[in-house]
Amino acid sequence: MDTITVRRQLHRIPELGFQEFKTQAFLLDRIKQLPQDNLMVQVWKTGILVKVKGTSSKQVIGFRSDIDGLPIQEETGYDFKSEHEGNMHACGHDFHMTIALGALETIARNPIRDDVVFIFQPAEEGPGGALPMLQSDEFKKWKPDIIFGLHVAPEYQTGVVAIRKGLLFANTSELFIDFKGKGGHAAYPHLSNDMIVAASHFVTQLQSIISRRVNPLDSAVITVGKITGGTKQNIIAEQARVEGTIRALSPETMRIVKHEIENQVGGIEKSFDCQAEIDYGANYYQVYNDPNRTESFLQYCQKENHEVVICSEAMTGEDFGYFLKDIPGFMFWLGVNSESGLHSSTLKPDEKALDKAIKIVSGYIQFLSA
Ligand SMILES: CC(=O)N[C@@H](CCC[C@H](N)C(=O)O)C(=O)O
Repeated sequence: MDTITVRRQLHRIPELGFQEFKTQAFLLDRIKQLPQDNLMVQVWKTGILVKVKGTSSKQVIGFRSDIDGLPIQEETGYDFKSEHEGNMHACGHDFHMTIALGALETIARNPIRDDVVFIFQPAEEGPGGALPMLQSDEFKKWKPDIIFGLHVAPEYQTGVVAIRKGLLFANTSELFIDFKGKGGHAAYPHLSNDMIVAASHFVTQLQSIISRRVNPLDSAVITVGKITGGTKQNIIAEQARVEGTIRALSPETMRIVKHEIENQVGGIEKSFDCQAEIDYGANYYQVYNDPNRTESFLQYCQKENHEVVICSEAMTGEDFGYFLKDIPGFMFWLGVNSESGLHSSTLKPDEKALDKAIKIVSGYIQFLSA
């Protein structure tokens, strides 16, 4: 397989969560080109499960790739840039899919003892495909005994594995708050309840939850990424919407932060005489690396001379955490050396990481099955 061509073809067609129709068709077409003797395929929504039957299986090994893109207008200047206006593979899922396809090809062409399931999961960026996929009959039928996955990391050198035992990624929750008040003429503020002012007060006081309600030895993040409201510069806004995300290192801290947000929103309702509705959108469970499985991966990396860095926890989220809650395994960062970070319109991961990662992933599957 020409990995760079595959990655570029996928890069051209980023699709949002549960709309990955072209991506699914592309992946199915590539899977069809592999030797079919030991392959079984199931489609689940816009995702795919591929099983490679082992010669005399003792365990089922799972490798997961996410497949969705982000609503970002690409600015990389690539001649293979996104053909889908306003969407971009800005979180490296084009890399993840290419690596999964490459490892699948290696295992399909070189039979091993154990069964291997390659999981192409939709909607990681939202609303979250991992949990419903995990609960599906299709997944249950081929449930792995061990599962692993990777995520590209712009800040590490190409091909470096960054990993830690235990907590790797945070608990996350989306946050959407709609404020509703009374609009009116800009010249008569005393006759209205201005939701631009209410939302602004809320956004500025929100950070005091992190500085005054979360134990300073613990960590949490609240980011507001979008505010909308009002209709015209000389009309007092009767509505405003605040959109953000919450990150916490434990489910308990997540509960505390949400409780405090609800208190503050209640206060805004009182002081601005308005109504507010909170919606927590998609919630992801923390990514917690099983210490024994991580140790076995570290031993494999050492044996094969793959460069490893033991990293700190990150406040990123991943719905892969739901798989790891149920099945022992791990996730690791794969260095792709890009000046621009994840979720940036100019993310340019180094394609040399692709073949290195295919070797790491297929090699570990072979190591587990030896
Ligand atoms: C690796 C990564 O960047 N993951 C995303 C996950 C999104 C979670 C959810 N949609 C949210 O915004 O809270 C991240 O933003 O960390």
